[in-house]
Order: sequence, then structure tokens, then C-alpha cells
Amino acid sequence: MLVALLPGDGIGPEIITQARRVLDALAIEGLVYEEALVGGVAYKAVGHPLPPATLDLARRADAILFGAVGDPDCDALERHLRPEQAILGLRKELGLFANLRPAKMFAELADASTLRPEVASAIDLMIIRELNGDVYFGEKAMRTTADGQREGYDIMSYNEGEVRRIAHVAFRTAQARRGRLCSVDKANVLETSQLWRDVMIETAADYPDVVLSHMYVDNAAMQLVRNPGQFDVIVTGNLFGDILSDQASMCVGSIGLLASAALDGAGKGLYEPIHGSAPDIAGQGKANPLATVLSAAMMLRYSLGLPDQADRIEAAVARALAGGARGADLGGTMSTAQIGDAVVAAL
Ligand SMILES: NC(=O)C1=CN([C@@H]2O[C@H](COP(=O)(O)OP(=O)(O)OC[C@H]3O[C@@H](n4cnc5c(N)ncnc54)[C@H](O)[C@@H]3O)[C@@H](O)[C@H]2O)C=CC1
Ligand SMILES: CC(C)CC(=O)C(=O)O
Ligand SMILES: [Mg+2]
Repeated sequence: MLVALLPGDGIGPEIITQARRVLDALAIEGLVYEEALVGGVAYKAVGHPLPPATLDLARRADAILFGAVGDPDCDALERHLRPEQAILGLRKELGLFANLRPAKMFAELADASTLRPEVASAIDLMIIRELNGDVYFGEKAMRTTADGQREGYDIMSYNEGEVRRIAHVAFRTAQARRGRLCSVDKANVLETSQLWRDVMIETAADYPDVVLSHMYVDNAAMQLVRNPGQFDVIVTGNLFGDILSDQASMCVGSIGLLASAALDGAGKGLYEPIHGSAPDIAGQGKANPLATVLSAAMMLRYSLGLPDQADRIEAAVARALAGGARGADLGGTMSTAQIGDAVVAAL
């Protein structure tokens, strides 16, 4: 089994190092790794954020473990050369349309959430975010209007096939959990969302055991901090899912805790923390590696057929947290490597 390691920019290499240590400690037979450049480091080395050799490795691999991309030095580049295009390109080129972003409260961290412990302790939800469409992939440009103003535009669209395939993933996920699916959209304003809602309702007919509800995204943002325990599975589009998942991460204590899987529906997956390259803390040993460690666990479960090993990692993370393994993001003093040590020791 081949795992592509793509550390990327900023804290990416620091957090991938810790995830790799945890994987190595499991001594899984037949697991091999190949590393490649991605993001700003790739642009600086070879002139493109997603070089052909990296895409080729990603295609050959059984799974991809990804750190993060993004570098302030690259923010003025033409858009197609910016580091972020690498992760967008991987998701699109590999057809990774289903983004699973679980947010569950570790009991030991109830005091770390900015929500009251009795509100935060009820969080156990899964955000299913569509990852190949929406405004991120629509036509976009800057132009000059007739009266000489600069104007930027980005087309938001979904076709029904794109909505239906993510709907099936979401309904099946809800079936395997507590049977409740909340579809989040903005159907009161957007045609894209009206189609989204219509297709969700049509697809519900195949899943009579799942209770489907709908919520506008502005209300969903509010409900996530008012009463996050009401949610089981949330399904939403690319843009709304991006925003709501960062919000959900803080409800459980830190963005440094939330893992994700981006799946193609046929076993292949890219696994990454939901956060970015955090240039403000890069190179200082302050990054929480747990989101990446937990992403490695998702990789073992969803792409490599090793659910017992995934359970082991998740249990070790819970034990490490119970033992006080906290970095600055959780009010502690441990470094990135010390948190890695604590997880390895708890395996
Ligand atoms: N999938 C990816 O590679 C993503 C890349 N980005 C890129 O990352 C760069 C920075 O973006 P931001 O908006 O600042 O988002 P960010 O997620 O990198 O950071 C937001 C805040 O959370 C903190 N943070 C993030 N991860 C952390 C961790 N593991 N431990 C402790 N604290 C952590 C950061 O220090 C920062 O204060 C940008 O270039 C952006 O485009 C952003 C999101 C996803
Ligand atoms: C292109 C990315 C930077 C998008 C993002 O923030 C994410 O996938 O969480
Ligand atoms: Mg994001």
C-alpha cells in the first residue's frame, strides 16, 4: 500500500512529521511512503504549486496524507500559481468530491471550548461537504465595467448529478449514525441552493429511515454555537462547508483538532487537517498535530482497510489528551513534538 506524503507549507511539514511517527509506531506491514512537493514550496522549487510528478504520485498512491498549503509570499501571484491551487487541483483531478469533517467533543476538553461545557459536551456531528463544485470551481475573473470600475466575479453553480452523488454519501452516513441529516443551503436567495434542496428531497425517498431537515446557512452558523448537540450529519456545499467546519472546530476546542477525509467514492482518499498552513506559528513548534494524526486514522479506516489500527490511534489521542497533552491552542504548553510523543506513548 502506497501512501503519498504531501507536507506542503507553513506548519505542514511539522504536523506531517508527527503523523508519520504515529503511523510508524504502529509498524503496519506493507505500508510504504513516497513524499513530494506541493504548494508554495513546490512553486518556489519548480515553478508550479502542483507539479506533474506530485500529481502522478497522488494518482498512483492508495491514499494521500496532506499537510497544508499557503504562503503569504505567494499571495500576489497569478491565481493559477498560488499554493491553494494545489489542493483544489488534487481534489478536482482525483475526483475527491466527498469531504467528511467529523467534530466530536473529547470529554477531557470540555473546558477548552469557547462554549459552556454543558453545550460543548453534546457535540458529535459530521459535516459532509461537497468538494468538487460550487463557487470555488466556477468561472471567475476580474474585469473592468463600462464606467471604469474593477469588478470581480465568481460563478456559483451545481448540477443535479453533483448534488445527487453527495446526497447519497450523506444519507448513507446518516444511516450509519443516528439517522438524522440536516441539509444546509441558502435556498431563500440562491438558485444553486434551490436545486440543492430539491435534489436532497428527491434523494430522501431512497432513505426512509433517515430524517431529513433543511436549514439556511446563516441560521446553521447560529445554531452551531447555540445548540450544536442538535446535529448528527450536516450536508452542504463547498463554500458553506468550508466556513461551518472551521466554526465547528472551535466548538470542540481548537482548529488543531479537526481531521478530514476527501473521498472519490471508490476507496481513494486524501486526508488532511481542516486547517491551513498557519504562517503565524510556522516553525515555532506551536502547531497542534492532532488534526493530522486523526486524519491519518481516517486514512487507515477509509482507504487502507485497517479500522482496528484507526481505532488505536483515536484511542491514543484520547488518552494523550486525558493525560494533559495540550499545546498553546488548548491552553497548554506542549510543543508539536511533545504532543506527538504523548500519542506514541499512549498507543
Ligand atoms: N487545506 C489547506 O491547505 C488550507 C490552506 N489554507 C491556507 O493557509 C494559509 C493561512 O490561512 P488562515 O486563514 O490563517 O487559516 P489557518 O487555518 O492556517 O490558521 C487560522 C488560525 O488558526 C491557527 N491554527 C491553524 N492550525 C493550527 C494548529 N494545527 N495548531 C494550532 N493553531 C492552528 C493559526 O495559527 C491561525 O491563528 C492561507 O494561505 C490559506 O489560504 C487555509 C485553509 C486550508
Ligand atoms: C482551498 C482551501 C484553502 C480551502 C479551505 O479552506 C479548506 O478546504 O478548508
Ligand atoms: Mg477551510
